[in-house]
Amino acid sequence: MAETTPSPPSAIARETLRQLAIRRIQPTPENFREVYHEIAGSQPEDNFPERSLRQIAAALPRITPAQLRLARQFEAACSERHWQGFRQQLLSLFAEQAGEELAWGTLVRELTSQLERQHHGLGRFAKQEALQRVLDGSSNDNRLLFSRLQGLARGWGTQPSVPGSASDNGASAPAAQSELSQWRKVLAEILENAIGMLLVDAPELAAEASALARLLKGDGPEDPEAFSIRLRQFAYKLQWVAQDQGYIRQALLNLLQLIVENISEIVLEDQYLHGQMSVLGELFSRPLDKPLLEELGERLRDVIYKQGTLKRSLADAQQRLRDMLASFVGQLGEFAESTGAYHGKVSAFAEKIAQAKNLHELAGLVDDIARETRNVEYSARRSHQELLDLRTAVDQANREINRLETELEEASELVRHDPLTGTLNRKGLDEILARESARMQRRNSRLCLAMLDVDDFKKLNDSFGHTTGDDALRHLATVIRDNIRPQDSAGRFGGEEFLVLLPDTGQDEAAIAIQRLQRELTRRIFMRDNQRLLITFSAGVTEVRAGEEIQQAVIRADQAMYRAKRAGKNRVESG
Ligand SMILES: Nc1nc2c(ncn2[C@@H]2O[C@H](COP(=O)(O)OP(=O)(O)OP(=O)(O)O)[C@@H](O)[C@H]2O)c(=O)[nH]1
Repeated sequence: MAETTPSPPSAIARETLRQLAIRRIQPTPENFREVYHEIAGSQPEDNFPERSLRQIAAALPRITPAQLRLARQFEAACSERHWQGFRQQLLSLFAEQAGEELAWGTLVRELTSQLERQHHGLGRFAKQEALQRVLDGSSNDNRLLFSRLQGLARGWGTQPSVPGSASDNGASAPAAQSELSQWRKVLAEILENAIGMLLVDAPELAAEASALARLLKGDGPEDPEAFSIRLRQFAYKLQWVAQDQGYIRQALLNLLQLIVENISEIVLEDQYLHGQMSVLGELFSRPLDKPLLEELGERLRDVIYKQGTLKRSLADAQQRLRDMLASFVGQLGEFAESTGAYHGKVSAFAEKIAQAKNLHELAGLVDDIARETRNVEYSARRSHQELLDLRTAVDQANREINRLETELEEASELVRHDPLTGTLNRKGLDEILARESARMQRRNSRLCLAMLDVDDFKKLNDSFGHTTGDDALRHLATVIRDNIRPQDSAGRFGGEEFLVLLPDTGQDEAAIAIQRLQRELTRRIFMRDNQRLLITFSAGVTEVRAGEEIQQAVIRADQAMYRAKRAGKNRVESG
């Protein structure tokens, strides 16, 4: 029935229509196609949806080189315009993709393991840099990138490992430059802001945190290996500081608890309370360290105990003295009474003598008078002896009170503060001088001393009285305290002389700081009975030299201060 010679498609189409009519088959496109192929003797083929496929091809992403290549291959497959060609193109594309994916997985695994291995003479950062170079130089061509990375992994694989080495502890290297620089930025911020803020009491470490942060900024450290070692050392030190801070916090809490527990034991007279509170003030005003805290705890414990005991003894001694004086006054009263009665009796006897009529009467009266006189004499002797005893006892009690008061003063002295001005006393100054100079030598840092002496203080005392002089000293101490930094210290060196310690400060800066203090003193006028009194001081500033005894620096500051006096007062001399 079918013709074997090929007929033109239009003839086949006509015959198809005829057959459809004869066989009473509906002329749908599917039926037409089936009968058409039957007549033409060919295989029916699915329609090729070229328009739809081209729409898909147009929507394919073309951002990366790989996406672009895929889109082009898809378009080429569409151009074949029949399923066979399209099928072939797609199959080869998928085969290629699958083949590449498999190899990439293996390659990435190999690269990761080589990166984590510790090689002789080949550091982690050197490997990361080599990887970065390859990534930067071959990102447009996947095949080239693949083969270069393979070469890199192979090359590292031939390098000898460090025997028994574990893989590096650091985080996996970020593959892309942008990621790496992101990490650097975050780390720099942590170092500079978060960690830096926590290190106010460890300025050297804070400076190191800033230095490391600076190295991380921009293109990153020039020598990554050296940077890594430095960062690790910084981390160790940071750990120590954190441990110290924990310890200090605990010790502070214990100290506060101790004060609160014992405050009721302390008699709240100004001087004592002032001393105790000064210790706390000092504690909070300078950088804390373990030895300082331990020492303060010990000292405070001793002072509290000693003051409690002494106060009790003093109160006993005072009570005894009061009792003795009461008894003394009683004796005096008795004596006065007995002598008063005697005088009355003597007047009565005088009257009786005047009225006596005979010697017998008089002899009786003389006997009476002699008896009364003896009584008074006895009473007077007894009172005299009792008074002597009382006096001895009072002297003893006085001596006891003096002794106790001296001891009490010494106990207050232990608190190391001058009761008049509230600044450190000489003992406190000696201790702080020793500590600051040791710290300076240990840390190789700078330390300056300033000796301040009030100008014409004698004239002030003479003109306005000693009390005004005392008030002026208190005023100066307040101005000093309000204007020095928390890490500075000030103490009363002698009568109207004050010593200021300025750690981590050079001589010129110290001189500027003391001049600022002079201006402030002039600004904050000292008032006395609504009268404005100008107080000024002369000062000598010096820097403590490495290796010298701190007392030498104190002498130098003193000499510089005298130069300032000779040069006209109210000025600062350095030396
Ligand atoms: N009110 C009072 N006076 C004191 C105190 N300590 C020392 N002084 C007095 O301070 C005065 C110091 O006198 P000077 O050493 O002559 O010094 P100045 O008068 O300040 O003279 P220049 O230092 O040369 O300016 C003396 O009169 C001391 O008695 C104190 O605690 N209170």
